[in-house]
Amino acid sequence: MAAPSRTSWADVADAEPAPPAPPPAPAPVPAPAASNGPARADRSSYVPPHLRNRSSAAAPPASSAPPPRAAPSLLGRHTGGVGGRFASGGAPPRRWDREPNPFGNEEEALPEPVPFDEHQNTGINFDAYEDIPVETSGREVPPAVGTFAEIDLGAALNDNIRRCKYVRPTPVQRHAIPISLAGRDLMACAQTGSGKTAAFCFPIISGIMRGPPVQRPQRSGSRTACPLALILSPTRELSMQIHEEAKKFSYQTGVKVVVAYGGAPITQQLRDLERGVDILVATPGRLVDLLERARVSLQSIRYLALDEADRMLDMGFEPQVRRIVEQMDMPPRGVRQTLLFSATFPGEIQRMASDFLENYIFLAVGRVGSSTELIAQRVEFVQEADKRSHLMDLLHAHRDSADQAKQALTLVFVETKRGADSLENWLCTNGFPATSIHGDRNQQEREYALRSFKSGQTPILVATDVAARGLDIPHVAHVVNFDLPNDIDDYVHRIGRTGRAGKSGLATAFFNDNNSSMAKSLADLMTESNQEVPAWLTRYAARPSYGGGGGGRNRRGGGGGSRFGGRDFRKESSSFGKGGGADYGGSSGGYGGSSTYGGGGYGGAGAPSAWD
Ligand SMILES: Nc1ncnc2c1ncn2[C@@H]1O[C@H](COP(=O)(O)OP(=O)(O)OP(=O)(O)O)[C@@H](O)[C@H]1O
Repeated sequence: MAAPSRTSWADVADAEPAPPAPPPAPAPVPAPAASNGPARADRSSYVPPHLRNRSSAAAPPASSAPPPRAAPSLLGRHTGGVGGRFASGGAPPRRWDREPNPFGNEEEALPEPVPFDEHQNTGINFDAYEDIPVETSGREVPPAVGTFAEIDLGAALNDNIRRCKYVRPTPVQRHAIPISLAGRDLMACAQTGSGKTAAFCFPIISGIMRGPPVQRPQRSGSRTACPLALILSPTRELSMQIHEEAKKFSYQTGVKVVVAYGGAPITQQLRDLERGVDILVATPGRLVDLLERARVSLQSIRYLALDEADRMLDMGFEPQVRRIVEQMDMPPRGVRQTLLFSATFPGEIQRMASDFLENYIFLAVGRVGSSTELIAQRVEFVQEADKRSHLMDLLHAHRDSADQAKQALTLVFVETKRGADSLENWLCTNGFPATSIHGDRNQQEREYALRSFKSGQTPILVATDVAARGLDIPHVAHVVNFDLPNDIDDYVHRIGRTGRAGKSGLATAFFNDNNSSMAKSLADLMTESNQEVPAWLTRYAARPSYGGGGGGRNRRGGGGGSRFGGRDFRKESSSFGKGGGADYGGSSGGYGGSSTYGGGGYGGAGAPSAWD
């Protein structure tokens, strides 16, 4: 069956199929100015993006060997064309197929690139990031950039960055993009809402557009898809979101992005894979299924990105992720490029993650595991029995500031799925428009709930931790930790659903004796983030038995005096420095060195049921 396929270069103005027309004359495309690395396509093999995939006869010879890693020195002035050559696999596209425009109705002229203006509406408050401490460690760290123009990402990707109205890279992007473009493995830690998705997507898309010719295995009659990049994330909704973002960034670049996650019919995902895939965004469970059915092979993988990497290597996911990365056909570390991103990176998990990395750079933007100061954090002592009435008071108090009749978007975290259903019911019964998202709801219900919340139709969303990480929902005014989590890192991710992209937000936590093991880590985190710590919480935190050393799943562990300094675990371990430790530790900004991060305390988490 000839699956309909899409050209990725085609104009999008007209969705109606048009009769086939002769292809446009190839425009002369200058070779990239700084593309002199050995991994680049040579000129004789160069195919302009608009001619890619036209003929399978032009495909490079089959080979199962992964291509060499991207070469360093990809920085330079943008020259207006994209180099390299790739084939997405699947059926060759037909000219009249249209690539849907992920930017909605946009067909107006692209905004001209303009010098950054502090007063411009960039969607992100860069002042908020002015003094952010940055630490990099590892050998020969490529220098950071100040603007997108300093990075040679390619014309099509630059156009999409402008369409996204990203005027200036965020701090994590300024550092991570040049590191990734230089072909280096990366473990990056940056605060919630600080633009990590683009930080790993841009170099991957650019690398695929401009990398060496693709050598995908060609088994006759095979329906096995061989993506070049794999982005793993822990939840279905986050995978969908990354897919949406990556599609925007790769619009008209020729790079094809496909998503695969559980809970949705696999048939559509199989069809999408058959049409060709360069970047596969997936949750681990569904990917294992696809690998077992031999519908996906990882042998062509050049880029592996783990979003929420600490979660992906946590106990619930680690076996699956190890299976995918180490026991299937993925090229080994050192051959593929591996990028790990999260807002939190406990020392134990860093140590485990280093199995996947080769000669990597550690990047910390802001303090590792800390929350942004843009989020005002409040902790209130509320007994279990009083939580509902207290929540009601909060909801009354936080009506939409512009329109008092409207409820501001409020995300309420609870511990259990049953608790979520029950609170949702109670809120609705009491006249508050609420919905819920958790692991016992089917995928349709989950997606509907999220859409309804995002649109403001149901401005209160009751959620388990399934919504704690990564979700980028604009205008969440308030996060309420109705039940505090047992792990401070989970708290950091939960409150990070507000106060994103330079905007301010509010987070309120209900605390009582059941949360005493969190007292110290919570008080420390609030101090780190310049928040006022209530005296009663300080007293709780000072009690030796509540000092975080033995409490629950507090991975920061480390007992008394531990600070949340963002540290490369290699600096703490004795093996660090072997073969040239002096190269490590290129730190910029006022990053504290007094951390005792990492170490004990982590254990016994089990697989949380709310996750996919
Ligand atoms: N350079 C930029 N300029 C303006 N806005 C940006 C820029 N980069 C990213 N953003 C926006 O910032 C928001 C947050 O980005 P993103 O979701 O990637 O954050 P994150 O760091 O991955 O957060 P989390 O840790 O919660 O997953 C998004 O709405 C994104 O579109």
